[in-house]
Amino acid sequence: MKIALLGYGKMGKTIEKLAVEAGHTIVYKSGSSSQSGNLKLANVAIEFSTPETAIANITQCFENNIPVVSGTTGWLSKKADVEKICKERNGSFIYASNFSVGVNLFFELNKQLAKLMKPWKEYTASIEEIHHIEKKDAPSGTAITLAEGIIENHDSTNWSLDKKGDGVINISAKREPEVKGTHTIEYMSQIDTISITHEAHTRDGFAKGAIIAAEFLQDKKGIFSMKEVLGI
Ligand SMILES: NC(=O)C1=CN([C@@H]2O[C@H](COP(=O)(O)OP(=O)(O)OC[C@H]3O[C@@H](n4cnc5c(N)ncnc54)[C@H](OP(=O)(O)O)[C@@H]3O)[C@@H](O)[C@H]2O)C=CC1
Ligand SMILES: O=C(O)C1=N[C@H](C(=O)O)C[C@H](O)C1
Repeated sequence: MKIALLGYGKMGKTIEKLAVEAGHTIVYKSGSSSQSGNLKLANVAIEFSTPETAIANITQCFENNIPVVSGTTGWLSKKADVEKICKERNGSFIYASNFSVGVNLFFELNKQLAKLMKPWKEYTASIEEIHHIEKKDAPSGTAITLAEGIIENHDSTNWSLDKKGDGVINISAKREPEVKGTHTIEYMSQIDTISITHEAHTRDGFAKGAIIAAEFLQDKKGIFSMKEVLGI
């Protein structure tokens, strides 16, 4: 594949390394104030930038008829607008709050656990996410997807950042040096606690998943999910 990298920070650089090792070519890279290469040569774009710049980057790909895989978090209140533009332009788009295979399996485990816990009202669900101190958004996109997975399958009706309340899933967001991404779901009663955790050891899982998504998307039209990419 000829890949355009929109956003060339920690994720852009990790994707470049793994994509080149897998035999792909990077034909374009962009950061906040610099670009190199030619976007129009790309047959797929991978976008990991910032909450403020993601929409413009994704739209630029639709305008150039380039399928786009986006992993940027923190802009999701505008996702429906972006999907509308994608449909109007007959474009190709995959967004995932987390591209790693392990987290996508964890998303399914979370939904199963929520179904199992639904009748047991003495347990309160909560989520903790821990990330590196450079992270701009809180809670993480992954924590929001996990909360949505619980809400679909449990009595909880909403989530909230650092606020406890009946039927509300409390998400706590911690920032610590060098942590790549750790997510814990906890069901606590007065008697005991049940918890499941996913801990990313490196960014390679996110990057590999984004490359798999790009391979899937490059010759398709429409809007897809990581669940469809992985067949889970
Ligand atoms: N979905 C997933 O699996 C994952 C998602 N993420 C998300 O991806 C995003 C990026 O993460 P990460 O790489 O760690 O962050 P970094 O801060 O390391 O990188 C962000 C990059 O975006 C660049 N940028 C800023 N403005 C623009 C612009 N207008 N066009 C293109 N690039 C721009 C910055 O450029 P400059 O260096 O010039 O300032 C920077 O290099 C975050 O939202 C994060 O939450 C992260 C990991 C996994
Ligand atoms: O910013 C990060 O680093 C990460 N962001 C994503 C998120 O917000 O969920 C995915 C992963 O946890 C790493």
